[in-house]
Amino acid sequence: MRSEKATSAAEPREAMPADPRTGFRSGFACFVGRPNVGKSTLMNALVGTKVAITSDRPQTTRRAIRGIVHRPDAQLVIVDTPGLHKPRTLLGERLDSLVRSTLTEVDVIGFCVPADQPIGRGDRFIARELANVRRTPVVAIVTKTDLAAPEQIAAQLLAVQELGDFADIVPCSAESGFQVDVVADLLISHLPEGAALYPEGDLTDEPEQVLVAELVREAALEGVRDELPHSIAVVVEEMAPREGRDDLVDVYAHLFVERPSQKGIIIGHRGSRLKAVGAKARRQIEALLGTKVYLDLHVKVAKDWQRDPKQLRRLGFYD
Ligand SMILES: Nc1nc2c(ncn2[C@@H]2O[C@H](COP(=O)(O)OP(=O)(O)OP(=O)(O)O)[C@@H](O)[C@H]2O)c(=O)[nH]1
Repeated sequence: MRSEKATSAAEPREAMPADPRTGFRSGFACFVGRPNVGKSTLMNALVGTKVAITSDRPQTTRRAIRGIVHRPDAQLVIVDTPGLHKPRTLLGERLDSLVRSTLTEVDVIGFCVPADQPIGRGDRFIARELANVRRTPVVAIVTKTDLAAPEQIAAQLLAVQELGDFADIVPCSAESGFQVDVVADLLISHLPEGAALYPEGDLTDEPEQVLVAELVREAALEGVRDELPHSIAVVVEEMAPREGRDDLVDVYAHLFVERPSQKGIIIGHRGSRLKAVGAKARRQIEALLGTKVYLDLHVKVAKDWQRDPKQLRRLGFYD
């Protein structure tokens, strides 16, 4: 079975030739925060295109996906991390170690706290973790300001200030676009001077197959019951242009669940749900690839994969 290695953060493919422009900055940033605080949405707003999937369910993000912001004065590579949380399963532990190694490798960390919710234990837990990463500057970002009244935002800024020693604190809304450019400015101000790390125009260096698998998972997550989301994993087995056609790509994907009973939920009555998932995912993949897509989707049971090291490796979650 083919699987993608969960990538660690700061491994640019190769540095581009030195840039003659003086003062050009380049480097890596990552966002941390409780699940569901809007990290992926903010990255997409900064990059200007949809590279990380979002959903209203916690723990949607499982991989360190990079988005690349190109500006005349800088190149900012954003690593999207899974929500930092206390591990409950082996999968959780792997995710947390991925997040921790990311924190020490980047040039700046964006700590996201939503404007519309009181600060809780989860935020404090993360703030304590960040205090241990002394070398990396942290910009605190109060997200989702469109959901909070001005006085609530002001109070949240003060409350966040109490959480730790931050280089900056900035409110923004990825939804309305409020201050997204300020967030970019602040993050960039903490990058070292240096040449661009990626060619102009690249928005992400995630292998296309990983993005495609994430789009299928996003479609499958829609409308499922609460216990199911963490049980779904998607692996793209094969993806290639149809022979003799330059306008059609064949995609073969496996959608894994943990128990036979979940298989029925995903497939639905006479396959109706799976069909809808396939249709939605296909549209998104077509938009991503810019070609027509034939999507072959198979649902398989990988028993208790979140707790089984062998299965985790098979699905692309490495130590
Ligand atoms: N109103 C509003 N909603 C937002 C904003 N940013 C994100 N959301 C919503 O909040 C939910 C979670 O957003 P994500 O970007 O997936 O959150 P995340 O922090 O990446 O979540 P995990 O992947 O679980 O860690 C989604 O339903 C988003 O549409 C915002 O600025 N305003």
